[in-house]
Formats: sequence, C-alpha cells, structure tokens
Amino acid sequence: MWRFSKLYQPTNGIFCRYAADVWCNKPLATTLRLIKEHLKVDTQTLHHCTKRPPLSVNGYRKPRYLLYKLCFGVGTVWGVKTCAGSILASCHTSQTSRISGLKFEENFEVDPKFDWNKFFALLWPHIYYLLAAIAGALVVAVLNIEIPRLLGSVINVVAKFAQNGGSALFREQVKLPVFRLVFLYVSQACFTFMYIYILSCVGEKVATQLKQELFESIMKQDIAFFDRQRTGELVNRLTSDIQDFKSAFKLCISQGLRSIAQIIGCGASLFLISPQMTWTMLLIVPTVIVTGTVLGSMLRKLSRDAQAQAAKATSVGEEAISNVRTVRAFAMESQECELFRQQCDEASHLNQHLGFGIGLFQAGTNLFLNGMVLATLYLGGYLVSNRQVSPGDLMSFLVATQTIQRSLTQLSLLFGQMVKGLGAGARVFEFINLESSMPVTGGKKIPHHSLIGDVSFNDVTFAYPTRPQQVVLKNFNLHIPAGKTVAIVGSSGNGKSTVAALLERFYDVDEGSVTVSGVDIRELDPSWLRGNCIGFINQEPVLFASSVMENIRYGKPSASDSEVIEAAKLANADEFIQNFPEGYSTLVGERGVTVSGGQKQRIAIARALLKNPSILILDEATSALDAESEKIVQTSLDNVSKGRTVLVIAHRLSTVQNADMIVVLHNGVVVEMGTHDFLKVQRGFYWNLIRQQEMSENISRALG
Ligand SMILES: Nc1ncnc2c1ncn2[C@@H]1O[C@H](COP(=O)(O)OP(=O)(O)OP(=O)(O)O)[C@@H](O)[C@H]1O
Repeated sequence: MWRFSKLYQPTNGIFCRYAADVWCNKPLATTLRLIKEHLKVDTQTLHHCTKRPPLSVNGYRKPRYLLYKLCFGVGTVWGVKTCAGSILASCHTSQTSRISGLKFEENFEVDPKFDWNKFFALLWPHIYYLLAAIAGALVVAVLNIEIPRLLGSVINVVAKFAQNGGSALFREQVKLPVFRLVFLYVSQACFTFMYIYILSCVGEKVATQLKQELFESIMKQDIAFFDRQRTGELVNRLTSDIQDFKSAFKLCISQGLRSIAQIIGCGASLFLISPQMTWTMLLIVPTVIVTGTVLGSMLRKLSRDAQAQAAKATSVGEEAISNVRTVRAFAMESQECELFRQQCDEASHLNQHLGFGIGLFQAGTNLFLNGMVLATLYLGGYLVSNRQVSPGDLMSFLVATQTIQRSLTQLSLLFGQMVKGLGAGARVFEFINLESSMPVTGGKKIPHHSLIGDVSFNDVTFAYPTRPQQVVLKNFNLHIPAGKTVAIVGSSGNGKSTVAALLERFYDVDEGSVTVSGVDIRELDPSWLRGNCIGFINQEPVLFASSVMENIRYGKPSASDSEVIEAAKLANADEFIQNFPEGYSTLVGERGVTVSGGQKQRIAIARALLKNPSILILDEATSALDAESEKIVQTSLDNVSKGRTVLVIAHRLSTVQNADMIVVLHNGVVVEMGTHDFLKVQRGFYWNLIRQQEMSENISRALG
C-alpha cells in the first residue's frame, strides 16, 4: 500500500502524514474519525480539507503527486488544510470521492488488486492435498518424457521391417516398447484422474470458504457501506465473481498444471532426442513470453473493467426486478429495459474488446506454435536425410513437439480464464479485506439488574458519511427517562429518522454522545444493544420469505412456539394468523408480499416484542396504514409500549398526543419541547404543524 510518510514535514505536514498513514490502511470513516479525535480537527475543517474534486479517474495522478512531493521537499509552506486536501485528492480518486462525497458510487470501483497473501492463506489448510496433486502432475510429466521415445522405437522397428519384411520377428521386437507404452498410458490416466479430482475438491472448498468470508465481511460492514453500495453489485460479487474465480482456479491449476508438466516432460525428452533441433525451436520462446506479458497486462485491465460493468448491469436489473411494482405503477418498463440494455451493451462492448485481445493472443500463439512444428519437420527432415537422426527419432521429436504445442495452446486458452479469475478474485478480496469502521460485536453489556432504558442525546452533531457536507443534526439534546414515551415530530427531512438511526447505532455521531442508562453506546456491544435492548418497528417492515412463525421468531431465535404465539397475541396478530388456512406455517412470500400492510406491521410488532426490549423505537409505524388498520395496529403498539422507554417518530400528530413529551425538530435542531397541551397553547411550530395537517386532511376529505 502506498504510504505518504516521506512527505511529512514537521511544520505543515502533520495532518497529511497522519491522514496518509492511517488512511492507507483503514477505511475512510475510521480515518476521518481518528483524524478528528487525535488532531482535534473539527468537522468543518475536515470538510474544507477534503472537498476538492477528484483529479483523475483511476489512481493518483503522477505529475500532481510529483508536484506535491517537490513542494514538500523544498519546504514550501502551504496551508495545512489545502495540502492535506490536495494530497488526499491527488492520491486516489475513489477514496477522494469518498471524502468529498462526490460521485461516490461511480468511482468506488477502482482497480482492486489481487491479494496473493490472502489467496495463499486460503490454500494453506489444503496444502497436503495440493502437494499430492502437484506430485501426481509431476509423475505424469516424468512419464511423458518416455512416451515419445518409445513411440520412436516402435516407428524405428516399423521402418526396419517395412524394408526387410518378417512379421514374426516384427512382433517379437515391437512387443517390449508396446507393453511399456500401455503401462505408461494406464499409469498416466490414473495419476491424471487423481490430481484433477484432488484439485477440483480443493477448488470447491476454497470457493466455498471465499463465499462465506465474503458474506461474513459484507454482513459486518457498517450501514454507511450499504448506503453506498448497490445490492446488485454485492450479489454479483457473491455469485458471478466467486464463480469466475472458482472456474479459473480449477481450470488453471488442473489443466494449467498438466500442461506445464507436459511441457517440462516433453521438453526434457526433446533434449534427449536431439539437442540441436531443440535449441533451434527454443529461439521463438522469448517472443511468445514477451507478447504474452504485454498483452496479458492489457487484458487484465480490460477484464476488470468488463467485470465491473457486468456487475453494474446486474445491479440495474436487480433493482428493477425487486421494485417491479413501482416500475409497473409508473409504466416504466420500457425505460428500465432501455437502461438495462445500455448497461448490458456497455458490458458487451468491453467484453468484445476483451474477446478481441484474447483472440489475438490465442491466434498469435497458434501461429507461433504451428511455425514451430513446421520448422521441426523441415530441420528434422534435413537431419534424417543427412543420417544424423533416425526416422524414429524424428517421429519422437514430432510427437513431443505436438504435445508441447497442445499444452501451450491449452495454456493460452487458460490465459483468458486466468485473467478473468484474477479480476474476479481481486474484486472478492477487496470486500473481504474491507474493515468495518463500526464493529458488529464486542464491548460492554449493561447488567440486567441495572435500570436499562434511560436514553440521552448529548450535544449530538451528525452528518451522513455519504453526504458529509450536509449536517443533519446540530447540537441535538434529548433525554428520555426510562419507561417514558417521547415523540419526535417535524416536517419531512428534518432528521427525525436520523435520531432513531443514531440510537440504534447504525451510524456513530460526529460530535457529542448518545447514552443508554448513562453508558455511551459506542462502548456497548452493538449486537447486544440491537439484539436485546432495542426493538425497532418502522413504516415498512420487511418480512423474510418464510413462514409467519419463522418471521416472528427472527426477534429471538431461541423462542419456543408458545412464546411466539404469546408475542403474536400481544401484537393483535394471533387472530388473523389463526385464520390463515395454514396458521403460523403460512408462507408470507418475498418481502411479505402475500400479507396486507396492517398484518405485516403486526407481525413485525410481534417480532420486535419477542426480544422483550427495554427501548422501543416506532418510526412512523402506522403511517402507511389506512384508518382502520391504523387503529388496530395502534392498539397493539399501546399494548407493547407499556413499561418500556418509547421513542416515537410520527407524521400523524393524532397518534402522539398522549406521549409524555413531544419534541419538535426543525432543520436538525430542537425548536420546541413539551406535552401536547403545553405545545398547543404556545402557538409555535407544533401548533403550525397541527394546522397544516388539519388543512390537508380537510382537503382530502373534500376531494373524497
Ligand atoms: N442514508 C442517508 N445518507 C445520506 N443522507 C441521508 C440518509 N438518510 C437520510 N438522509 C438525509 O438526512 C436528512 C434527514 O433525513 P431523515 O430521514 O432523518 O428525515 P425525517 O425527518 O425522518 O424525514 P421523513 O419524515 O420524511 O421520514 C434528509 O435531508 C435526508 O435526505
């Protein structure tokens, strides 16, 4: 990894050096946090430092880098902010975009490198099998040395008896080389089977391991990562990239190993037969190697681009399919098809370039190899005519040359696969190695006997990592005593859901702190916090494509059937579930499409309730429902809220009138606070919100 340490200048470089050192090894969010914490740089300065736009599309730009190096070298005094921002900007476009928040998605995908260390670490547990396979391939190679020579012996016997005749003597003389050949062929078949089978098993195991590690790494990433990444892109890495990598691994090692073994074996055999002819042939090998290296690096780059574009096309398709109802509702089918077609065309275009390169490489290799056979025939014929070699030797030489030719052709075919596999592997390793800035587990757990549920937001300032320039909450303060209900209201986009997301610790605050029972949630075990302490019900709960029972049990995997049913009863869900022909075994379909909005919501309430959380977050939990369903769901929510700390985020003010306290948010700042009755008489923001809502309800009623 490229480091900036050498650019450090004590006078003005501390920020850059620090940023560079940390940043090159850690994810951006961690780096920014560390810079802020350790260098006491505030958010605004940091934004200023990092807001320069990207300078190039791939990697850092050399002239720019040299310029900075020069500037630092002669001690030019630049403002720390500018230098740091510029260096960061000139170093790596994707990362810069991450910092500046500009065009993040497009530029995130840059030139991932294949992690050989990781690759060998994956192979290490299978080392004995691999060694056995390599040994098998080497045995095949050794056997190959003898085959052309034995074939030559048979030809020599044939040539001798073609002139003199005598079938009995012929059988006698040909018997030994033929038996030896049969033995060698059978042994070769056995060893070939052995090493191909072993490699295939190892390939499967490595690919499975890789898939699991990738999935685990994705699952551990912070929510900001998912804000940036498209689902289709992630699915593509889990499926087609792993598949490409697996195929390349299996093919390259099994066929590649065999081909290399054959080349070594037959090469040795060639030297034994006629060193003179062999040296003549070897003259063309450097040309093949140079062409292969130059074309190879070009093709690898093309392959990576093609794969990245294919992933983009998949994510466009995936998005349209998973949101098909919205697409249909807006009659956007043809536009979606057009968009998908464009992305596929682009991928196909890049693949055609790749195909052109691979074709050129293979055609060139074939031409060289055929030239090699012709040269052998010509030179060999000349040597036979001079009686320097026998016809049998020429035959042996041709067989060995042909085997080498076949193996080299095979290798050139494999080359394309290898290029694709390396590209795919690099993309997979990129995410496996990605460190999450927020751990999923680890940290304190509040003991059960202490009072859990007292929540405090202390001077919280926060901007989403993908949009660092837009501060969503500014010096936000809120205290929710244990067992009380607090509602947050305000017009759309003012940061209500952000408050809930911070309490769930989906994101870490930029300044200030969020505490639960007096403990900063950054010190708490996030998995314990979300799994045991907080229940979250939002506007559109997502159910998994399994039974109602399994969906509710998702809240507490160890819950018994009776516990699940108890939770469903409390959530007013038991009755409608029992009315389904298959009761709790009813399948809800993908994302719960086979149940109504109100039913889905009540299943989600039961699911959250099963955890028995001390804090409940209701993020517009009833706003997607009609009046009747809302009433039923509200009753369920009132049931489950008893004895818990509840944070309600609501659009419909009628649902929060009974809250112990109502907080009005405006532009990320608390502008009013109090009970419904108190705020109503204040005639301020809350009163205005009530009036606006009443007006819009009257208008909708009038419109029928
Ligand atoms: N994941 C995200 N990444 C970047 N910006 C976001 C993200 N989520 C929300 N925002 C932005 O943060 C601001 C506050 O959003 P938030 O969802 O908290 O508002 P809200 O008050 O809950 O709105 P609504 O009532 O419409 O749900 C908005 O400007 C929004 O565009």
